[in-house]
Amino acid sequence: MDFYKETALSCIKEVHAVVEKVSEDQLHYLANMLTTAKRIFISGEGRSGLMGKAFAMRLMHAGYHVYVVGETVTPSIERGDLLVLISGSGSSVAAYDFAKKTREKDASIALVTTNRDAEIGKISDKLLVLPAATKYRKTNEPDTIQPLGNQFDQSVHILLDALIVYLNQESNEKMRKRHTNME
Ligand SMILES: O=C([C@H](O)CO)[C@H](O)[C@H](O)COP(=O)(O)O
Repeated sequence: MDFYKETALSCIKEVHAVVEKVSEDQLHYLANMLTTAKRIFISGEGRSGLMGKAFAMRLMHAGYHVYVVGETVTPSIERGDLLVLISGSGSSVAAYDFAKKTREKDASIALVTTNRDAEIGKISDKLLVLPAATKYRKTNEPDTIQPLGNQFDQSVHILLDALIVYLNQESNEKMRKRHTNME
């Protein structure tokens, strides 16, 4: 088989290994938080943020009231809202600050991370823990052929897409109509 295809299939196997180990209870809990939140705020730095934006877009298509933290049109977070923080390491400084602010405002926090001992986790309502490699290559992280946090990013993307399949009640047509008509 070609080298590139072989490599892609190895990446898929790496994601499979992570997804297999994720707690179904944690996924259910996060799904419940998403459906009961007044509004959903999504945040993450770098590639974690890109995975978050992809998730936010599908939530919007599915009819959820969702914002991406840091966008100019994103309002202040309030009681009843949910902040979904995506951080592979669980140690991004901005993520901690956003979590603290969210706590002060009495809104809920769900942290998606590899690090169950993260400081942010201690002030979060719920964690979704993915046993994936991050850019830090900690001793408890799995081996990966990929650079930095790719394995985490890809696993987050697939798991959040799977949540959309579960949470979405809309037809493809209705979702497509919500999709931007300015492209
Ligand atoms: O962009 C990223 C980097 O390329 C590692 O894959 C990370 O997503 C970014 O550095 C944020 O880190 P985490 O908060 O640990 O996800």
